[in-house]
Amino acid sequence: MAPTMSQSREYGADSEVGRLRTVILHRPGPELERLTPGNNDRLLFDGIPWVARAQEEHDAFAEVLRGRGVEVLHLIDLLAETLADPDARDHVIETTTDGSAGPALGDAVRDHLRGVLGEAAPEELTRLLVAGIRNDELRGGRAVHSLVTSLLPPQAFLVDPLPNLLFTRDSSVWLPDRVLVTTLAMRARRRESQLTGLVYRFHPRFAGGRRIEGHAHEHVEGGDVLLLAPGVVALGVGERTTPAGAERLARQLLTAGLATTVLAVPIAQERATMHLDTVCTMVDVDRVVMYPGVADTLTAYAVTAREPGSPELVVAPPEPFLAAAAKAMGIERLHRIDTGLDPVTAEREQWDDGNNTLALEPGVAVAYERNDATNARLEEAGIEVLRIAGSELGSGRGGPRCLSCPVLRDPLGAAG
Ligand SMILES: NC(=O)NCCC[C@H](N)C(=O)O
Repeated sequence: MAPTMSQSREYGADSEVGRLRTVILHRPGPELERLTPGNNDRLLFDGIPWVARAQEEHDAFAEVLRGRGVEVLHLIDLLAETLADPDARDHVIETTTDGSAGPALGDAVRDHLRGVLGEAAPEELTRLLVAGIRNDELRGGRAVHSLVTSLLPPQAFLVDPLPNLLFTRDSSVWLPDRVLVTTLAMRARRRESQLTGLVYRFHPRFAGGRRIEGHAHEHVEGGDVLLLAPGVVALGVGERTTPAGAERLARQLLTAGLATTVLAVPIAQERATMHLDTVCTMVDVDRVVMYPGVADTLTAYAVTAREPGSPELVVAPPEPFLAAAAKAMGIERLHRIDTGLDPVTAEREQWDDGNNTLALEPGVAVAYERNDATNARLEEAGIEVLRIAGSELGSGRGGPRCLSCPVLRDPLGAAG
């Protein structure tokens, strides 16, 4: 079968910058062709991407990673392999049609869809789950006579497409020895972690490994989770990750001994700063690239366990983020490299994901080429910048970090 199959083994990451070994990406596909001016806002894209060019940009990104020795797994292959398992199929067909994360279908359409999905081979089932199913597509196949299909417009989705699957960062997060399956805040993205959860539960490569499941109503998104150093995790709290989601995850990390300090970092609830990684990512063990528009105002609440392993949390008063992070990391300073040169350039480059870099090892980061000023600053600071094109990929508002889910990084301090 496809090369992604192998025995279950240990994966994980304890930092943002340990040498990257294995990553999950999603090459954009037919789900992007579903975006129209009428639905792109609801589906969380800021424009209508040119799909073929987005695929070229993505292929080039994957090539840069492979060129640096990173194993690239494609989510679509993992999913198709997972959906060879009858239990995984039953599970996903139920959750896709039960109305919990998609449109309400009514009995007739639900039964019909269950039949259609149930008969699809794994690859076709994967395509249907990712690209979605429109009302007129159902009519075009075996007819279903229902009030719902009669009244809904032909182009209404019965199963929503998942264009944001591209941003594999958000639907799961690898911690030192286990994976967190997140619960996404926006309705347009909720089904994504149903799919990643399925992969981690049923795929032979991951089955039997340890998982933390998020809580349905206490949202956490991977773009808000920064592994600042072994034992120190920052959690953005804003448009996506909620205070309750952050508290739950902090407790899970602290009681499991996966962290000694969790920093809860409030961020503005705005599109431009939807996740912590839109304003700050790590490019070295003690350096971040950061949006100057928030650098001086960002604060952090340090959360620790009352006793090691205790679920009782102690929350310290807020402190400036960089100082709180350095203290928790046990370093003198967490150095900041600013986005852009002046406030206007900084704002433009922050919007275009200049802050959203993916570190491949300490001092080496993938970044969108368009952010000239930020990339020049990174290079002046001695960071090796691997530039990729992202004019189409970025139309969903996400950069190299958002586009990638690190599955295995070398622990910090291990020989590279
Ligand atoms: N970690 C990230 O910042 N991910 C980017 C997510 C973009 C996506 N269009 C969204 O709005 O959720």
